Amino acid sequence: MKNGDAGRPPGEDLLVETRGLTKRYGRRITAVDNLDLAVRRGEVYGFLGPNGAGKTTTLRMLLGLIRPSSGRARVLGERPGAPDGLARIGALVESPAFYPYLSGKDNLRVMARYADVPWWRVDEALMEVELQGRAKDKFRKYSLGMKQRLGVAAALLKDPELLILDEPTNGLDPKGMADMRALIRELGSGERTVLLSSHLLGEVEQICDRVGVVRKGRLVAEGTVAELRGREGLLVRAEPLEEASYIAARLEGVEEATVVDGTLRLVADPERSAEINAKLVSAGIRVSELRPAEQSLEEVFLELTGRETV
Ligand SMILES: Nc1ncnc2c1ncn2[C@@H]1O[C@H](COP(=O)(O)OP(=O)(O)OP(=O)(O)O)[C@@H](O)[C@H]1O
Repeated sequence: MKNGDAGRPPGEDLLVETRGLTKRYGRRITAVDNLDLAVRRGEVYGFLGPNGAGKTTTLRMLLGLIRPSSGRARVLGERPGAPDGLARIGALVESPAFYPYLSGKDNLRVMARYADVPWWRVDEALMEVELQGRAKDKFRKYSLGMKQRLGVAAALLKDPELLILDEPTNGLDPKGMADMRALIRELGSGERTVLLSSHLLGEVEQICDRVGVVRKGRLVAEGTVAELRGREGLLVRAEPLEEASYIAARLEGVEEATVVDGTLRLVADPERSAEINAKLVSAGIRVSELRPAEQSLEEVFLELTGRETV
């Protein structure tokens, strides 16, 4: 690779890049299998997969906590675990050990001192996770959601370019989950890049710009939520169905017409629905329903992950 002109090392617009990343445990377990991952600067990337798919193992490799069996990874242009890279990454992969009898703020002060972070970052990080009002309460009095937010604040102390969060809503109640989702959206809205893992589709669907779906250690799909959902379409209930299909297939703007389960599925721009309806009706077809039909991300996910439990 050649050096870039912008003063940044090459490849810096891909904050995370892996090639053939693999982690085996013994002969029988391949936790991560030939993974090619690319996380772009400024995006919120959702690493989505069922339990045991290899998400945590991947994140641990990216942080240099474990070594890959083969393949390579660059994080912020550095090899995983390199001090220069780590100084620009904040991570919440294992729950950090907080002192139960210290306040949230004092816990962060201790960490800031260890990490050689200026003291004023403690207040900023507390504000970012909206814990400033409870900063002086002892950690043990915090709800699970607050504890998790303090973990995020700890990851933010270095004001990192890249924030890596492993299942950040795990174990939280619905309100705690919603708060955490809102927080992640906020954290990822500016320059900062966020890589988060999740086994919950709804979660990545709501927060992420792009999603990588992992199954049994392999990346089975990658793209925006809209791309993963696939092409836009229309669902039509009409009589007689075969005739409707024949006519629809010949209409301008209809790419494909298929009869599925007693309905007609059209690959077409939903904005043309009124026009398609009018043409079918004028051809003598009785149309009882015509609406946009999107494959839900859940259907896509179940297809990709082989209908394992999520
Ligand atoms: N240290 C280890 N020794 C042996 N097998 C391991 C080890 N760590 C992980 N595995 C196995 O590797 C696979 C992937 O695990 P990993 O924890 O990365 O998955 P995950 O997608 O993060 O799932 P979860 O959300 O349940 O943590 C699993 O089958 C797991 O049992």
